[in-house]
Amino acid sequence: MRRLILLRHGQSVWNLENRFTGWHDVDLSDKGRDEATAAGSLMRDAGILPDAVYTSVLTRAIRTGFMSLDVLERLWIPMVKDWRLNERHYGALTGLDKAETAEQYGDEQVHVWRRSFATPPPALAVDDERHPRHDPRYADLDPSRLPATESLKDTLARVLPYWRSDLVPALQQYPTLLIAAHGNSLRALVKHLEGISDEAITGVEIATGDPLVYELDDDLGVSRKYSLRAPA
Ligand SMILES: O=C(O)[C@@H](CO)OP(=O)(O)O
Repeated sequence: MRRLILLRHGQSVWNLENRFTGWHDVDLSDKGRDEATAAGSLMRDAGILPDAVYTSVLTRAIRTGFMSLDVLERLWIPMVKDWRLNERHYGALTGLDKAETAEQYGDEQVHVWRRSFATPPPALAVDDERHPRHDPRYADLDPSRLPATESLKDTLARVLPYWRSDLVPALQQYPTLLIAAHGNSLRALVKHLEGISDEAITGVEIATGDPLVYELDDDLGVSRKYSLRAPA
């Protein structure tokens, strides 16, 4: 049996401040750090010990993976960081207050931007300092691959090739694989793993700091799924 643990990072400072975050690199809040440590304790108590961790290139996910492994005394396992596990890019909404934006554009429009499958938020201009072309961590990437905004569908379109090219081989190598990532990059993975429809995925939420365990058969089909914070 293979095991995949999906872990959304603990609360970030911008989650706390209710701001659209996306690819902005904000760190964990104090509560988020506690959640990351608690996630490690949940894995330890369940006897579920990751053999490798894959994460994004954003501090809140990297630190969540690191802090949970620290509890497990497994800081020594391989850690792979890849931009394709980043949060969905929030485009021109990045940094805005979610409640103020809802006042300005209406709850319905903001809900479409946040949770519709295929409608992306307004895009960033290339010369906007928030555009990833200005961020040195993406300097080695072909600029045409860098998003100026993303819907969940766009996020899936970068997560899925990475699943096939890197995560599936990693699962074949490591019996228990931890993915420490983000609400929407994980929703994209969950959609694929569970075969959730474009409509139904709009209602799926992933809690911060709650390790979701997927037991996978040899063909990587899901045989069982459970949350470590609230086991069924
Ligand atoms: O701001 C974000 O990047 C995400 C996750 O925190 O928010 P949302 O709930 O709108 O997907």
